[in-house]
Amino acid sequence: MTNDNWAQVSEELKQAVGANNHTTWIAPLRFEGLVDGVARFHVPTTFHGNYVLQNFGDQILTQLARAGITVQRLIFAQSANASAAPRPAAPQPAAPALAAADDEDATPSATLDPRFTFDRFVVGKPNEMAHAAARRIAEGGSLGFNPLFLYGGVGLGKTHLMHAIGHELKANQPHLKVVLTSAEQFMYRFITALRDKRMMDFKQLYRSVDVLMVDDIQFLGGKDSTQEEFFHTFNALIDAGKRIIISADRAPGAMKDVEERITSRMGSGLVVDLFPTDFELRVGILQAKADYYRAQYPGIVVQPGVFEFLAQRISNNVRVLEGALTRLFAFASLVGREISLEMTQDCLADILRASDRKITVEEIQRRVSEHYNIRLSDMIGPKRLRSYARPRQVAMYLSKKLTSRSLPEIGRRFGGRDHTTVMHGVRKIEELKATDSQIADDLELLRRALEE
Ligand SMILES: Nc1ncnc2c1ncn2[C@@H]1O[C@H](COP(=O)(O)OP(=O)(O)OP(=O)(O)O)[C@@H](O)[C@H]1O
Repeated sequence: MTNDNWAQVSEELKQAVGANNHTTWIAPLRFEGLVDGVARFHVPTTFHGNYVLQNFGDQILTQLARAGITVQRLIFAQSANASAAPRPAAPQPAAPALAAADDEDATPSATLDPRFTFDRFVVGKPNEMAHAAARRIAEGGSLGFNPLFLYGGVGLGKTHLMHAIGHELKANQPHLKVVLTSAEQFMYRFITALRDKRMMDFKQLYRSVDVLMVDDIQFLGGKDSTQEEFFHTFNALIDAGKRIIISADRAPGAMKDVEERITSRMGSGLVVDLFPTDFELRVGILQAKADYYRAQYPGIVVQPGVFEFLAQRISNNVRVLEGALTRLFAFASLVGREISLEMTQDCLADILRASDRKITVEEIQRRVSEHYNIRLSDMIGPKRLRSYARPRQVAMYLSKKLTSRSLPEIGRRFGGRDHTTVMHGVRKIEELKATDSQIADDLELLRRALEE
């Protein structure tokens, strides 16, 4: 890892830890070196070092792993001369290799994030299907599908589920060679292999795995030769009966600049959508994460109503929710007070302001009518022509998925229609989504535009 790598990782940590925490705790760290999996940082005070290790250690390790930098341990210490060479690290336990031990060196796999296990994944309606499919793969045995394609918006748990599969396989079937990589890392390794004329090694490496997991596959869009190579790897593994799990931020058919033969191959197994979280799931996630924080900050009390308040006000991505909780616990431990609603509002004012934007049924109707080029009055009005009815059903479907309105409430906003009409519309679009790629693309596009 170079200073530049660290600068980039540090920048990415900003989102995870929040701008204030970043300025106070992360920015003063000075990277000194990486030796034998131990990254060493100079810190202004010992307290600073302990605080960072305790509160942000996990996040720093995760972000480093995401950047493809394998670090097993972090040391934060004051050094007499901050630019001195890194000191040799104390002997470490074996690295948590994801693949079988005999090919540790060669395996191009990311380090598993210890936080991303099935135990710590909270299941609710929006993600139950994705969770069940991931569990099936992790259990091993024969599957009725291959590959598994997980997709959904930012921070909904795709990466978490992939790591959880990795943990489970590592524990129960350690002989399997499991590789978890981001599409970006795959491309990087492919280009390096081309440059170093080591393509045979590259091919052999990826084609010898038992389980291949590729995160954020949309990144391959427009990278033609990498796509080609991925396609061959993919086919070779599928033909050999090996398992593949892919994640993306959109459905296979909605992927931009990825060849159709590839997207149709990727969509030929089980395609599962992770829906935006609903209120219950957000409360569940907050409770689960808080249990974890309580172990780190014993004695901190969260007053009733705080989780519900946060789940109501922060409805976009789980990462933001986590960042909010991290900040609250850190603050409460510093000032030695209970986490009250008042403290939550003060301490998270910036996050709450940014999350205030809520998707409304009216906004969905407006966007959908623009998209299909029909008048808003026709979308809401009584006309039954297919050219109005289908966009209306799309808007009903999105209203159900992206807002917390009930079916009768949605019906009222669609010209006083009955809730059974809305239910029928939602079901119809659900069916079409699986069979009609145009509808799937439209939904994806609209969802992204609305969630921006
Ligand atoms: N259901 C859940 N239960 C517990 N934690 C969750 C859940 N969903 C998401 N998270 C947490 O939210 C954070 C973001 O999740 P993750 O990185 O898996 O998102 P993602 O879908 O891969 O998004 P991106 O494509 O932006 O990386 C992680 O810390 C993860 O643990």
